[in-house]
Amino acid sequence: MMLRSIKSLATSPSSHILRRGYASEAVPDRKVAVLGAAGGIGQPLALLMKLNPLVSSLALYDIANTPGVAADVSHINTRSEVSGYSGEAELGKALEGADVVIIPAGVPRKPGMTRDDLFNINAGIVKGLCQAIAKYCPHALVNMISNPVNSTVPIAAEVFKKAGTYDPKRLFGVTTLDVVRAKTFYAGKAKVPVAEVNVPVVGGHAGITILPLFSQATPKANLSDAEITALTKRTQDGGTEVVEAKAGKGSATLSMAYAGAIFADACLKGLNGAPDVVECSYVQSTITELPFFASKVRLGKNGVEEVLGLGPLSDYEKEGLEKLKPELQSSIEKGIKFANQ
Ligand SMILES: NC(=O)c1ccc[n+]([C@@H]2O[C@H](COP(=O)([O-])OP(=O)(O)OC[C@H]3O[C@@H](n4cnc5c(N)ncnc54)[C@H](O)[C@@H]3O)[C@@H](O)[C@H]2O)c1
Ligand SMILES: O=C(O)C[C@H](O)C(=O)O
Repeated sequence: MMLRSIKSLATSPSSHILRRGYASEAVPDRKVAVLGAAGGIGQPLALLMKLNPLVSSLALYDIANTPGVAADVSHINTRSEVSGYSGEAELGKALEGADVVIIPAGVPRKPGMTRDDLFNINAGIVKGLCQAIAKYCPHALVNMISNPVNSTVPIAAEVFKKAGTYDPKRLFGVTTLDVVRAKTFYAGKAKVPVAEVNVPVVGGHAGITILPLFSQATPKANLSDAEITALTKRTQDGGTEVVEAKAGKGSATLSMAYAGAIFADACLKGLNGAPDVVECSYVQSTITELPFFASKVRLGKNGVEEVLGLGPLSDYEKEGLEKLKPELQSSIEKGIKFANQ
């Protein structure tokens, strides 16, 4: 049963907070589905996607508590029509016709846990959701937020392969929060305006597999080796910093919702044919020997248009790259093995 479907009054895109200089005369209809929409990330992400003028239909799905979230968000006077779906019986309806599916479903960390400690619960959740995506919206771009991302993306790929729907151009691990953190921490240390900062973050999304490339950061700054090491470590431990500060009440939700909204917006812009849409993401890749790897990706009408190379690395980054490979490889293998059990 559809719980809520309210047509909202469209507001001028010019007032939109996520609009970033992309001129869109005729904005096509786009459906975005959020799976896990009643959760800590899901709720603020639903809000931010409701504010995005590129979205015409916003489907909010969770196993419970979606009616309240959908009713609440639906009153916002922006373009998209909001529908709430609760429980597995309604998952198909939530997904039908979706252009982009964002998945923040699953349990978050508590202090002392690694992201891999979430595998036993979240792997099954992600597998089930991806089976439904293969059935109801096989051509959607999938934005995987659920941890451990290093394994959940390979799980999704295997599920889609089994269903005969796998298109590597359409599956993304969302690593945008690592980039958001790297930009913030770099701006603070380098004393440059944060809005102007760019820093690629490559590898994966857990501990040392997160590799910020501060040697490529702009605007350039003369930071010492010790400062670069500290910035790298803080970016790698950014998630843990939040988990510890929340002291048992979960992990990053608000900054993740922001990051998820940035990445989904980039996917929508790519689908709509906007030029030069580049974000870092964990995707199927051949830029290293690992089958999945995060790097800069050019987004287009079919999803991944081009996986961009790593560019020149400092010796410190080269060392970090070699160090991360065994852990990332084993997380990928763990995901593949689980999906094929
Ligand atoms: N990729 C990243 O950078 C990043 C950042 C932060 C958090 N995360 C991950 O995102 C996930 C969610 O975090 P959170 O803080 O929102 O957790 P949360 O517990 O607040 O919310 C999770 C939501 O998922 C829902 N859910 C559980 N099983 C589901 C299913 N089968 N179908 C649909 N919904 C289901 C729950 O009902 C809940 O509402 C965690 O795995 C966390 O580790 C990833
Ligand atoms: O740290 C976590 O467990 C959540 C997320 O992956 C993050 O980077 O904040």
